[in-house]
Amino acid sequence: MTAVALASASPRRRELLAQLGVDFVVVQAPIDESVLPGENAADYVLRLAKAKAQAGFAVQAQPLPTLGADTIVVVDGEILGKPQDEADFLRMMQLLSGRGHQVYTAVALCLDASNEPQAVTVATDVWFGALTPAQMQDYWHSGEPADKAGGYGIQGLGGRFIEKIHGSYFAVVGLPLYETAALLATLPEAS
Ligand SMILES: Cc1cn([C@H]2C[C@H](O)[C@@H](COP(=O)(O)OP(=O)(O)OP(=O)(O)O)O2)c(=O)[nH]c1=O
Repeated sequence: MTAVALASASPRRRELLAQLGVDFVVVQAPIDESVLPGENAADYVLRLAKAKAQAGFAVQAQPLPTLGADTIVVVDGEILGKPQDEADFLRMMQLLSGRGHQVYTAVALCLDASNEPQAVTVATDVWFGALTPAQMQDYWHSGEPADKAGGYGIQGLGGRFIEKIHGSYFAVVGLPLYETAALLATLPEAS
């Protein structure tokens, strides 16, 4: 299979892409992750995945087809990114406790600098059980929530809070495998 680049600092995305058996290199090209005025969650996550793929493509001297992805938690239309501090995390947990929310992950593939990357967004429904204040505090102090959208990791200690999901587990962790494989399947075979 053709080698690709993954524009990501996320160890989870690396592990997930490795699960596809793809030959890849990792490139890093940070982008501005601010939400634009009036931008909704679906537009935001798609724009960021494309921007990451384009930025990662642009930093390579001899660019490979480049993947970028973005994950957000959405509750009542509000976008929850990574918690800024403990207070922000506790606010997120109170919003998520005892109910359902959505996780949106978009993945984009940039093939050249002049065309818009191909991209797809995957929405997954996730239901949390009711959390006690002590559970929230303990979870924050584990260190796990800080670098995760919505302040939790389904694949880690946060898994205990999740009653059920409807959709792609892999998308919640950060890269929808089925959709990513479909994007990569559009690449011509290396000669
Ligand atoms: C909801 C959830 C998110 N996450 C992670 C996936 C993403 O790494 C992170 C959301 O932040 P992102 O901004 O999507 O990604 P990132 O900054 O970690 O990495 P990149 O360099 O690719 O931009 O939250 C989990 O690991 N498990 C979960 O259950």
